[in-house]
Amino acid sequence: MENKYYEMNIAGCIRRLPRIRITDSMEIASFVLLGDAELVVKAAAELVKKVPEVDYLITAEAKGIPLIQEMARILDMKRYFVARKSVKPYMIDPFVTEVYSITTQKKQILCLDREESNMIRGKKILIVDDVISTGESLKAMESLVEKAGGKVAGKAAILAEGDAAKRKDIIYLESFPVFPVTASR
Ligand SMILES: O=P(O)(O)OC[C@H]1O[C@H](OP(=O)(O)OP(=O)(O)O)[C@H](O)[C@@H]1O
Repeated sequence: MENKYYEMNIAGCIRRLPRIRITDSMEIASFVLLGDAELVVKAAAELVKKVPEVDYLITAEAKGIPLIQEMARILDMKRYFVARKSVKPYMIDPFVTEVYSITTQKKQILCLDREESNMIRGKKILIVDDVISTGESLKAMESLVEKAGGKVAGKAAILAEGDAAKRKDIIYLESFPVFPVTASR
């Protein structure tokens, strides 16, 4: 029978990732960190061992949020940053960056409150995410940090998907493949 799951060991947790068709020619294994309290805690504990010393951590909403919270707790950091994907009413004078995504072929924005972007200026920043795949999200976050005047000191994720695993500029715990689908299937 066709294997509909991809099973992997992530930070000592065995997870069966459902395989999902995303295009006519491609399936991916779906990794959803939200709600997985055990994996958040264990992956954060492993990831903090690998990352450089920085002033702040940043992620983009949404799935990186529990991970960055737990990493900040372990590192005894009192503050971290979550870039939002749209401007929110609480943002007074929002700091917005616009990035063109090759994969989705559209513009996406990342926003911080101005006070947050001011805090980043001149600081060493670690970008955190749950997964790095095409790298588009990472690129958007790098752009945000740099435009805010911060220095990207590292880029870390729990998983590197597909070709991302070949990258030398990212820190990750495990890699996992994408699954090309042949026309006959
Ligand atoms: O390297 P990439 O190809 O950019 O893919 C990785 C990104 O995609 C996922 O987020 P998604 O865009 O699904 O947003 P969400 O966390 O808000 O669900 C994931 O959490 C990463 O942020």
